[in-house]
Amino acid sequence: MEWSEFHRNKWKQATTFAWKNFTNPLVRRMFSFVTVLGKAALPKEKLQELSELVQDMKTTYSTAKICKYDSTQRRLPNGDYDYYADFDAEDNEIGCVPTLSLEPEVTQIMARSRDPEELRYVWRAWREAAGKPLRHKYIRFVQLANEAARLNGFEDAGAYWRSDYETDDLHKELQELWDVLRPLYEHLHAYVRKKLREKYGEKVVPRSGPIPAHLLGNMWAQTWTHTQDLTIPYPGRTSVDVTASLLRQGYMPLHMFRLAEEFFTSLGLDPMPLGFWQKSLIVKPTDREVVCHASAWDFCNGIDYRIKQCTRVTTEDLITIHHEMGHIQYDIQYRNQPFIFRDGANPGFHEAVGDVLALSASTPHHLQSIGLLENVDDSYETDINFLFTMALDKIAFLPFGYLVDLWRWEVFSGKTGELSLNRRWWELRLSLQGVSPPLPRDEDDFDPGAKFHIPANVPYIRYFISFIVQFQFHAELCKAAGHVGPLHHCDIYRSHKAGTLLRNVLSLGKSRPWTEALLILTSGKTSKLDVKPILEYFAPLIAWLKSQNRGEFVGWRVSEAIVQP
Ligand SMILES: C[C@H](NC(=O)O)C(=O)O
Ligand SMILES: [Zn+2]
Repeated sequence: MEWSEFHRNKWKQATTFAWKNFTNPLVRRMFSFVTVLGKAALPKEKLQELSELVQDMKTTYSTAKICKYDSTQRRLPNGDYDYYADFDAEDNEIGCVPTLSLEPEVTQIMARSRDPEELRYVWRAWREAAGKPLRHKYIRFVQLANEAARLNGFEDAGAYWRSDYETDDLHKELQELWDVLRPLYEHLHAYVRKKLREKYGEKVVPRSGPIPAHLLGNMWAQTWTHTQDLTIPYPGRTSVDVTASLLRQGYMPLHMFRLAEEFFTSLGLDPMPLGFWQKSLIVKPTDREVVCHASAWDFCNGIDYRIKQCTRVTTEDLITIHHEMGHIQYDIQYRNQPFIFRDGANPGFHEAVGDVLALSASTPHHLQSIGLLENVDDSYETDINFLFTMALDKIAFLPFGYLVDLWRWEVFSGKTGELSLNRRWWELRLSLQGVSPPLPRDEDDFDPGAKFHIPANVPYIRYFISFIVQFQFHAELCKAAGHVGPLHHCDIYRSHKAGTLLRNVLSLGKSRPWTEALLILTSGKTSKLDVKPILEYFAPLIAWLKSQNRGEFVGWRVSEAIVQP
């Protein structure tokens, strides 16, 4: 019998019980999950079509390639690069052979190039190859995803996804959190814009307008860590970019994985099982195409867990390894729960675990203690440099982490129709993130499709929630570890007290609402998402940015965008 048939029969049995009147809260909770069938509620041929659509979109995305930038290519009379001349009527690049994949080649160009023309070419070519071809498939996908959601009693796929958070108005709660965090983001944005303007000039980077998205070191402008050579507050002082050290010391991906594992076991948490080391894929294979976006896999038998990552020897990938290993640790901690409860308390918790440990592992003193950083001084400048680097990741990300599913929820609800998919994407990117496209966009484009989670149909609000809740975890684990002093100096390494508290939360899986898990984490203090810990962590940087931004326009005028989308 096919899995969906088996699933459907179990579901039918479960729905025959008046489970909502059950007195046992755990059994009632189990039934509330088992009676949601998900996409298997679709008729067989539609389920088949939906699965094939997602597979096709993932394949297009993960095999997309672009051509090398060639500055001698066609130029307009004014000398500007004529990037329209390079694509034929079907928007395929002409006169070249696409050979560059997103990982590692294109990602590296976006991180390292300081040529706005090359960055603009690569930014566009990636969207021609990976986003645009998905537009019509995505429209059909939305119809089927909504049909499946309605068969499960939800008004649309967005409502189905939000139900994971077991709260009446998730959107409203998140908007309130963003309203408090937005000023911090605007100050970071203003400072980074000033430094980029000093580098590229006012013709390229506007004084009080949005930042052109191709200059921020990342294909989606979602993390700005690769601008730090241009933006670091005190150049020459300690910086936590340890890529050079990793390479100099001969680190290979396996050593980086062992380093991350050792942090988990130092807390008294579990090592990776033997099979993990035998079956994980940690470097990009040369004999076949794989989906290189890093991922963690639980094979639901209590022993088989794997990570798939096209690992490079960089600081960024060392952090990603901690992130992915956090998923595996969570999987291991709840493996004794009934099957239906083997999941994160909410998806944001699952994304937070690894990042919480990375908050300790990234501190200058921790990096020094494992020999990746030398002569760390305790100066104010080093402190600000460290906090700034962390903000380029954690604060820069917030509006992007919020807007991806704001866009998707509106598409699922029909508030954004088929004819305004790209326009609405750029409205959100401009209003929330303060970034603008490096060239005009229209409804032939499908820029959301150029971000993995859209073709792969992976919800994204979980990362916005993770970037808030991980600081709540960090604050409580630091307290358990007996840390005194500023929160951003805390390193829980080797604290079994912190490890035990973390285990107590993770081992619950989804057996209790995440609000109850938060009460356990905070020893009864709060059951809600709380931005106080992230604001406490970055407090010294906030003060510094405000002083640096005196005289600077904080925020952005959309009308001043160099290119109106
Ligand atoms: C933040 C998110 N992380 C992940 O997918 O693991 C991303 O990469 O866009
Ligand atoms: Zn993740």
